[in-house]
Amino acid sequence: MKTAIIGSGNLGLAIAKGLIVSNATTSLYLTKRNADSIKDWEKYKGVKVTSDNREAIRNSDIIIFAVQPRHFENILEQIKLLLTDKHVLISTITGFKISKIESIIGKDHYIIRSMPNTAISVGKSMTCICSNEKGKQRVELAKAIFDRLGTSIEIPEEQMQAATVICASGIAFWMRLIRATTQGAIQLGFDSKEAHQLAMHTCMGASSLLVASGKHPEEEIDRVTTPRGCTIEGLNEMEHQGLSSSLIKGIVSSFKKINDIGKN
Ligand SMILES: NC(=O)C1=CN([C@@H]2O[C@H](COP(=O)(O)OP(=O)(O)OC[C@H]3O[C@@H](n4cnc5c(N)ncnc54)[C@H](O)[C@@H]3O)[C@@H](O)[C@H]2O)C=CC1
Ligand SMILES: O=C(O)[C@@H]1CCC=N1
Repeated sequence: MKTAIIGSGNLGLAIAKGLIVSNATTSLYLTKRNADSIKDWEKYKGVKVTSDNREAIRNSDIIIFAVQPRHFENILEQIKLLLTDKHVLISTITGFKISKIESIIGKDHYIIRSMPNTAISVGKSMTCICSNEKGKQRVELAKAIFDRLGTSIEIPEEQMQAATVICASGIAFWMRLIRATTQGAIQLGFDSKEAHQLAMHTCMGASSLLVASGKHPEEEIDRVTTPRGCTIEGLNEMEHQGLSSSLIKGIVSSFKKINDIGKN
């Protein structure tokens, strides 16, 4: 596999790290306007850094786009004449519909839309994907790539915005919950390093339990909440203060904003 990442910023470099660590690609082009700032990535075998998107496209088969939405159209215009049948185009761009990509480069290309998150750098991304008509022939390939870097599912394109909130922004939401737990642990007397460790690993344990058992969270909660115990006391107070409600409201606000991004 010869891969190019067009736009090596936060997400692009997270994907690059995941690909490198898992030995998933034979060559990897990383592009960025100011390529010098990521030149040190060339220390990894097979990695080439450049500001020349056209060079990256010519020398790669899998092209992953990770630029901000406002830059994507110009880049597609810039590279469209270089695209051949060997290329599989994977866009991570929020709100940029497949129909808009097709209106710029045409329908006769393998186009995949994907929504990974930054945990892709450690092989733990929850990634949602969808494709155009021709791209259906490459969905299994895209799934294989993202399954190597975490877990992937195929969804209808209409759900891509919602998937962005839950999976991509979701990383930040969970981080904030971990931070709040850390603050609580410090107030209870742990030093900040220990508090952080307790919060992170307990969060990982909760998630791992659900992934392994396939159970509903409430079933696992029932196993922890001793009658008249401290867990139910804490949980009920959190709910009185609006924990579930504020999370749901935040998710819905994020979704409303993403729909604005899609309109621009
Ligand atoms: N950051 C995240 O966790 C996630 C981001 N996304 C989407 O991924 C895209 C990138 O997001 P971020 O990485 O956060 O943004 P970013 O701003 O960190 O990275 C974008 C990179 O593209 C580069 N760039 C701009 N114009 C370019 C050009 N003409 N040629 C080559 N490189 C160019 C910039 O220099 C920058 O390094 C966005 O569309 C975002 O919606 C999707 C899922 C998660
Ligand atoms: O905040 C954003 O708009 C992008 C999309 C999801 C994660 N980062």
